[in-house]
Amino acid sequence: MSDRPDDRVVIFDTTLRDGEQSPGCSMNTDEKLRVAEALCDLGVDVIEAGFPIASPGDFDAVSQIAERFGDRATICGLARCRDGDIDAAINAVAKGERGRVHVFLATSAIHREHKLRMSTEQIVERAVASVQRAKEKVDDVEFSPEDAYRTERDFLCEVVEKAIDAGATTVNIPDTVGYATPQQYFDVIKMLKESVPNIDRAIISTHCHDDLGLAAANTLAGLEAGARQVECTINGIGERAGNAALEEIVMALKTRQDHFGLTTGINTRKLSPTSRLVGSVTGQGVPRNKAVVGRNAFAHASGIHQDGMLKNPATYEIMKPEDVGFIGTDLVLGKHSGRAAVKARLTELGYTPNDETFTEVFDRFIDLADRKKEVFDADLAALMEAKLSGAGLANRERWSIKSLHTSSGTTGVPTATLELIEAPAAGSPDGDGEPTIHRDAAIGDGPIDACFNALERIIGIEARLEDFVVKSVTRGKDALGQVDVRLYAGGRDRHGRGVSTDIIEAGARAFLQALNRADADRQA
Ligand SMILES: CC(=O)SCCNC(=O)CCNC(=O)[C@H](O)C(C)(C)COP(=O)(O)OP(=O)(O)OC[C@H]1O[C@@H](n2cnc3c(N)ncnc32)[C@H](O)[C@@H]1OP(=O)(O)O
Ligand SMILES: CC(C)C(=O)C(=O)O
Ligand SMILES: [Mg+2]
Repeated sequence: MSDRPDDRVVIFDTTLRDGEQSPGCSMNTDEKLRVAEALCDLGVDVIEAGFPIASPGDFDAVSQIAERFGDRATICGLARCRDGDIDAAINAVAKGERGRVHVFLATSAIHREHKLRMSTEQIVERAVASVQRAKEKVDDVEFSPEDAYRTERDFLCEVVEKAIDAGATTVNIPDTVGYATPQQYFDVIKMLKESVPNIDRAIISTHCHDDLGLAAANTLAGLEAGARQVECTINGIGERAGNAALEEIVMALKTRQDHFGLTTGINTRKLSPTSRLVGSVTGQGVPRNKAVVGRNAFAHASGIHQDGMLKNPATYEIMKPEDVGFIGTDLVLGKHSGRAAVKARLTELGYTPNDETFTEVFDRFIDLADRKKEVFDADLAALMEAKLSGAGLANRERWSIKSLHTSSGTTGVPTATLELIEAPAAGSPDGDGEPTIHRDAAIGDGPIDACFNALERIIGIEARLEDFVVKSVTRGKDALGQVDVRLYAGGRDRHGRGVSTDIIEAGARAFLQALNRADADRQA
């Protein structure tokens, strides 16, 4: 037994073995070496680096990892209860300072009868002989009764006891098919602790699969029952639905220290970088909603949550993003955002809009958010800039768009139909009166030209277009387009800017802003 304090949990990472068994996740030696280095930096205690008998490549990977990182973590190789497997695992981990051989043999009735075709006596005999064979060359031997959870309790106790007698210093209790519930997994670990006479000579380990989404919960229940090693993988990758996710277990123990009273040697700030590395090496990425390390784990999109977060992050976050390696909280702007978040982001971007400007920009933001999945900083800045570029106007812009409809195509004449709102002119007798709605339609060389013609006709100002520049503010199909126009109207050059996900609308807004300028001069 080790002299590890009783509250210290051994983190056994099997990303490179069980994780690699996940369809589409196999890794070559270079990739395994990169992940192994990251796991060492993360502070895991044991790295199960592969299954050396499976292929010369896997043998080589385990061997190189043992050689390079065997002084920073225990390097483990998996073996069936076959001499060839055990010898390959012994040889693969031999170059490391701390090597472990992990021997497994299924014990449940269904595996015994249908897969192995062995009796209980044969299973015990083979398990004992295999542990002994590994123990002759390696001090650190782990034994797993595969499908332990579905094994008859008496038989499980017998196998565990005999494996410990044969020299196993860690006994792993896999819920190979993710069948247990947390209470049931707790009970089986507790039962082993209470019933196996020599159990104090070994560390009990958990190995939970996620078929019912219970892997993390079962692992934590196992720890509460007295297990002190957890087998887990980065991002929870592994056979079928995967294994217990390392980041979830570690952060549950850290965040709920008050409840578990257990510690690990993990540098939690490395969790997110390690997760991204594994996501990239396996080509699986990191699911956006993945607990602890997904992009959404510290992102808030709804107005009420964003408002709460701005007032006190503890309202909606139980962990600090920095503690798992994120830069900070992300208040995602979109159609569920409220004024508090939009105003805070504008302030961060360096804008201090007055109430009237903010109200107009917020209305445009909501309109944009309805058309676009996410409103980025550049989008918001463009809305603000478009508003500010009209700031030279004496008052609120007199003319604004109520509705715009265009039709164009390879046949027919491009047409624009517009409804404009005319605000009562400032200082006029009916300055506080009702706005007037004007409607008109025009044709043109294209839909934008048709819009310009309709605008000129409604406002009653002739303009000559000198320059028209369109650019994308952000990337993606739903990116905001920004149009800048320069036109000659009312005896001088006027500039206008418009932004929208629709460049025809952006063009009309830009043209209208320039015409508003000419109109303001005309009014003056
Ligand atoms: C629950 C787990 O995660 S177990 C680990 C799963 N991981 C892997 O399988 C790693 C990749 N596997 C491989 O590369 C190959 O399957 C190998 C090299 C291990 C074996 O390949 P093969 O010799 O062609 O055997 P195959 O895979 O077809 O069948 C497995 C054999 O191992 C036997 N076996 C399964 N588990 C064990 C065990 N723990 N101890 C001894 N024998 C076992 C099976 O009964 C079967 O034997 P049989 O051929 O006599 O019927
Ligand atoms: C090899 C064993 C430990 C395993 O992966 C399982 O039973 O799930
Ligand atoms: Mg497994």
